[in-house]
Amino acid sequence: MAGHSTCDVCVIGAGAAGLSVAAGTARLGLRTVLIERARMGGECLNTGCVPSKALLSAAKAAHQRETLRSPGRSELTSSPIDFAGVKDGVQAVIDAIAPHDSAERFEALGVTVIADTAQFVDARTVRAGQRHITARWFVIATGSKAFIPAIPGLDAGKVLTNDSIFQLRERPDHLVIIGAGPIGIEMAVAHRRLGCQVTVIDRASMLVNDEPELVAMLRDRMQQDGITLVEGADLIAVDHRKDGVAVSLDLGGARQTITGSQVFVAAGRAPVVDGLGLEAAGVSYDRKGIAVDRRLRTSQRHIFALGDVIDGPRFTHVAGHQAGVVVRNLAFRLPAKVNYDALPWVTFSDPELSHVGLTQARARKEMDGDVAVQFVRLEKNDRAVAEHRTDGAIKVVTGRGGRILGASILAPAAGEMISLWCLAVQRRMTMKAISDLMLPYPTMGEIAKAAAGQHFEPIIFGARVRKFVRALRWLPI
Ligand SMILES: Cc1cc2nc3c(=O)[nH]c(=O)nc-3n(C[C@H](O)[C@H](O)[C@H](O)COP(=O)(O)OP(=O)(O)OC[C@H]3O[C@@H](n4cnc5c(N)ncnc54)[C@H](O)[C@@H]3O)c2cc1C
Ligand SMILES: NC(=O)c1ccc[n+]([C@@H]2O[C@H](COP(=O)([O-])OP(=O)(O)OC[C@H]3O[C@@H](n4cnc5c(N)ncnc54)[C@H](O)[C@@H]3O)[C@@H](O)[C@H]2O)c1
Repeated sequence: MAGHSTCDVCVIGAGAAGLSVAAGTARLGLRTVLIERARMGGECLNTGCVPSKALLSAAKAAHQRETLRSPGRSELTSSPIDFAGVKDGVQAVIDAIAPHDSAERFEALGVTVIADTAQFVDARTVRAGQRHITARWFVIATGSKAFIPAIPGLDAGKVLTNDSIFQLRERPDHLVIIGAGPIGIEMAVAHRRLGCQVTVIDRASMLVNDEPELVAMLRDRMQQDGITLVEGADLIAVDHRKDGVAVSLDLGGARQTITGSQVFVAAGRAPVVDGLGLEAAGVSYDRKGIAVDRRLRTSQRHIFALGDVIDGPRFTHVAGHQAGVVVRNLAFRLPAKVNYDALPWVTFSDPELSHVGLTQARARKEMDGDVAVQFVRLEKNDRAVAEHRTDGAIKVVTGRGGRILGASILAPAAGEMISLWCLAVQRRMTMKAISDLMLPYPTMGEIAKAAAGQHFEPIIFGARVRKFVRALRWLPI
């Protein structure tokens, strides 16, 4: 449709970030235009969180079916798996959630949705197909794409990324994964549990942002499950052959070749900025993303940017937090700012690994060493023992006065268990608040109380308190 339209807010990109902003501004009565060139819902719904979690759910179910026969066993599934059927199930999950992100739903909220590619013509105008849109404010939420390292043979067209892996109908014999970040680890666990051979290669070490002790426990678990992890390896080349791929590595000076059936690249993300006309709009960016301040304003104050297209933590819940900041800034003119102090994340491996707040290493730096740590293994938790799921632990980092600075959990449902600690970190609670809680028995969540108990043990059962209690014996009843 040709023509020119004017609105209050023009949002580019209908992923988690753009949708959240558009829903907020339209419901607040601002005339909102949303431009999306591909699928509504963006990465999270179509090629990210949703398909990956649906695939992991199928993979964990397949594994559980086997272990039910022999509790405590950890071998992988021996029954045949209908891989194409699993993929149909993944698509059914996407289809079930899609209406929530659909153009119809957003039109009903009062948003004008345009299915086209947006490009800035100047700082006040965006072109989408034949249409020109001028707006009071613009919001760039164009997301990210898989970063493909410049390695000979690692060509975007020949390797799998999150855009293509969920489309596979045939089970890969041997999936070679480049990158042991959350994407690589989740896909390694899912594919291994669906019966594939899996090798993960990383130039550094796996899940570098998480607590090393918990990562070490997860690494052991994955290796016991038969996943090969090659860390500290420099990729030299990828050779595509008729019968698969050969990946050459430099491992501490020694050359090694790993052969597999397919390569999946999960080596980080690159912002989607090409063709957006950012130069014409005067919006600054670099290879990490669009530059923004803490109010998410770009170098042009009336143009905001959020989500994966900016540098920073790249999660759907972060996009949601950022959307709230953008809406408060432009609709209410409040100087709201992003705050990542209580940022949580979860890697949905099996067991899951979750985290919020500061790690021990960061807390030591930021708190000048005034830090205590409680580490409790799941072996001490009755529910974990009853379910033969004792692989895991909690690690809580506290500062002065027992203030909770951060927590990490490795457990089957660590993603659910971290919520309590999100509240504790955000509300600046101390270990006393956790110790005062009554938590239901037997749950894995009770490990929180065990950590708090361990924190207070030296004080409560120390010599001074014992002496005091002994003295009290002589008081009349
Ligand atoms: C495999 C995988 C698993 C993940 N799992 C999780 C998870 O479990 N939990 C979690 O919190 N996060 C997860 N993430 C991260 C999460 O998916 C992203 O942080 C989130 O989707 C980013 O949202 P966004 O709106 O910024 O970008 P996107 O969802 O990428 O949306 C951007 C949209 O902009 C559109 N667009 C781009 N350029 C233009 C243009 N010029 N004109 C019009 N439209 C345009 C694109 O088509 C796209 O739809 C995962 C990511 C991957 C890859
Ligand atoms: N459960 C979740 O919340 C979830 C799941 C998946 C993705 N995500 C989001 O997506 C983002 C991207 O995930 P990711 O795993 O692709 O990126 P990442 O940046 O977290 O990890 C990439 C890994 O690839 C390695 N790497 C990079 N270049 C390499 C090379 N040339 N050779 C070998 N290894 C190389 C890095 O050392 C790193 O360990 C995450 O940071 C996260 O924000 C979240």
